[in-house]
Amino acid sequence: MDLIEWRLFGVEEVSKLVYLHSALSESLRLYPPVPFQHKEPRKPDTFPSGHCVDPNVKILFSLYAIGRMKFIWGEDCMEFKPKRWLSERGTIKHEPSYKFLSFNAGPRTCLGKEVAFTQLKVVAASIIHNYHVQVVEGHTVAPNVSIILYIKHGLKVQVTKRWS
Ligand code: HEM
Repeated sequence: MDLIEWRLFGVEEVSKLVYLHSALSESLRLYPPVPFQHKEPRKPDTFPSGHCVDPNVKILFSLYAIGRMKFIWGEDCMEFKPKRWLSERGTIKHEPSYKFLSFNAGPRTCLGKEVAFTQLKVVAASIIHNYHVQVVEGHTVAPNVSIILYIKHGLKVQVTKRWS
């Protein structure tokens, strides 16, 4: 029989997990679950770039690409670096929503962003605290490009209990 019970983290507890929040933000930057979107202007308009658009035009933009652009995220844009989300004081550095676009920005921004972060932290903290998770060697981890970004061949892992 297990001496230590399986531990589920609470909402209050996970709000203090600054590094986990940074790691999740970094994952969502590199792998936005909604990888691209499309919008249409209601009336003719001109972009800052000089491109003219009218209501017949469908504008496609890639959140996946925006999360990996050098001029937005710097030379190390392709690296997984949770520390980019931490301030010098060790608190979360909040990036403007027009820079970190994984939840979109403006009037149609995701209404569930805070709920999503809380759920992700509760699940991740509970799994990481209770189990050691190791990706199976040789397993190819590749994104599948579709309306929702998911892992092409799944994520094959070996799970072992941390405590017994
Ligand atoms: C990691 C998780 C999530 C991601 C990456 C995400 C991303 C997004 C994105 C990109 C949009 C904009 C869609 C568009 O402009 O067409 C959106 C909209 C929305 N999301 Fe989320 N979402 C997440 C979780 C959630 C959760 C948990 C909820 C509810 C509790 C939620 C509720 C909504 C709603 C209601 C909208 C529509 C807002 C509107 O059109 O005014 N989302 N989400």
